[in-house]
This record gives sequence, C-alpha cells and structure tokens, in this order.
Amino acid sequence: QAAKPHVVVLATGGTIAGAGASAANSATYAAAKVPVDKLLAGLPELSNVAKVSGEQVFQIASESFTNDHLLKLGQRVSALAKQADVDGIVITHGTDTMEETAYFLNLTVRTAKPIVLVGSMRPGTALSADGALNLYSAVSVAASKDAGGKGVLVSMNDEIHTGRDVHKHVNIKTEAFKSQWGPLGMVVEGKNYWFRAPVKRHTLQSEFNIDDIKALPAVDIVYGYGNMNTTGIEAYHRAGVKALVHAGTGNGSVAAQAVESLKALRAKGVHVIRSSRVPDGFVIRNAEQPDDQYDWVVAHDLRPQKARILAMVALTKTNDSKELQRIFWEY
Ligand SMILES: NC(=O)CC[C@H](N)C(=O)O
Repeated sequence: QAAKPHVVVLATGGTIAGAGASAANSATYAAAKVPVDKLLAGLPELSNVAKVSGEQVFQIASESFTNDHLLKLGQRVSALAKQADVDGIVITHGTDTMEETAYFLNLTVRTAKPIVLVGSMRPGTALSADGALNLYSAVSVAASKDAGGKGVLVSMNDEIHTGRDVHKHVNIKTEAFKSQWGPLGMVVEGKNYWFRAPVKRHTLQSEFNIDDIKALPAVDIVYGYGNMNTTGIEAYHRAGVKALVHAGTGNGSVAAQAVESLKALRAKGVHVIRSSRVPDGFVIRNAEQPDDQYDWVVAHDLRPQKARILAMVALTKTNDSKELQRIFWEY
C-alpha cells in the first residue's frame, strides 16, 4: 500500500479549538483553548486519509488577527509548502476573519500544493459540534492531488470554497460560509466533487510573494450610511493611512460630504478604494462616482475587508492608481 500523503495542520485558534461549560453551550464558550495535539488525537479517523502532524502557530480568536499574524502565518505556510515531505497544509482558524487570511494566502503563497482553511461554528464540547467533520474533510481535501493548483481553499460544512470569494454570511449557523459565485465543489466522506475553478490570479500565477513581503502598509475601512460624518475619514488620514477602503452604500455610492473628504485624501496621495457594504454584487467603475476623474480605484466584487487585504498586498509593489486598478480586476 502506498504511503499516505503528509498533511501539516497549522493551528491558530478559533471555535474549532473552543470549549464551553456544558454540551448545551453552542454559542457561549471560550474560543482558542484546545491545543492542536488534542484536536488531532480526538480524531483518529484522520489516519484513513493522511499522515498528519500538528503545529500550534497561534492560539487566538481570529478577530484579533493582525498584519503580523498574517505575515508570520504566510511565511510558515510558504516554508512548509517548499518541503518535499509535505503534500498539503490545513490551517485551523477562527471563522470571523478566515476569509481575510484565506485571501491573503491565496495572493501571496507561491505553491500548487493544497492549502485549506477550516474552522467550526460550535466548540467541540457542544452537542452536534461541527469541528470534527470539518477538520476531517479539510485534511482529506489537503491530502488530495486534485485540490492542488486551485488556490487557497476554505472547507466548511461539506463545501469547498475559493479563499477569494468566500465570506461569512451567517454568524449563528453551521452553514456560515458562502461564495457569491458558488462553491468550487463539495467534500463527502473524504472524496472531492468539483464543479468549477477560479478564474482570478492566485498562488503560482500571482505577482506577489510572501517571501518578499516584510511589512504591510496601513489600509483601513470606513463605512457608508445615512447621515454619514467624515470624522473617520479624516482621522485615518491623520493617522497616515496609505489607502482607505470606502464600504459604500448600494453600488458603492458615496455621500456628498464624504466625496469631498475622500477627494482631499486622494490629493494628498492616499488611495481611495470604492467598495460596497452590500454583501453581493460588484462595483462598476465610473458608475455612481467618476472614478477616472477622481483617480479612485473600484474594488470589483471584493467585500471591503477583502479589498483591504488586496490593497495592502498591492501597495507593497506599486503606488500607481492604474496599477492598483489592474490588480483589482485581475485578483
Ligand atoms: N466560529 C468562530 O470561529 C468564531 C470564534 C471567534 N470569534 C473567532 O473568529 O476566532
């Protein structure tokens, strides 16, 4: 019998490593408690699909991920992916910012080996905990050759999503993740069923490389709403932000007073990325606002938090707004 593929599980915390006081606690519990060795030891079925080793990278709730965490995790994933004895990598992660980490790795780790993020919505101590099956599925995806070359994946609730499109759309159900263009496939009993492939540039076709990125520039997000004030925009400007993502209403529309503040920012060299707070759809250049005239960038179909990730990565290579826009179309 051929040796099983070697999958490394990098643990970062989240609910999949969470623990509650009683089995009835599906929502009230502490995240990031259970160490990776214990997670893996509790799932002997993993040996059916892979030779698994675990590494505790962080033990945090994912809302507390910083740029430093992204860089450290990315560097570790990149180093492991270069090892001949590693066939796939699973990252256990809190679900709150999993979509941001997945997109960051999708943009910056140059490998065709499967990289799969996974989490859970209920702690392992809860009735109908979802972490064990999610982890089993993620390891089996990472162990399979057919998952390679598809970019960084998120496997949750039997679905396999591209890390680019996926976002958390429900915060209290196990079917928490959705991609507006659909999942890439499904994983059932350790077998993958594929239905589509990503068309945007990622991993091996990316012009970005985590091995060359030593720091990420400050990029923040302001939220659009009725009666919006411009205090936040001006505060971020004073704080030295390099780009500001505007999570606009509708088709990325911007309140008149915010338009003036954002134009002033751009005049000082800060990039303005026009996105939308609407969960689905995409922003069309020069619709709602004259982006060519203001020299703004549109976020295409990226949610504001994903636009922030791409802007940070892009700004490590260019400060040209036309280049930024090209990158937003391509990735
Ligand atoms: N379901 C979860 O993983 C949420 C737990 C926590 N807020 C986190 O993102 O890490």
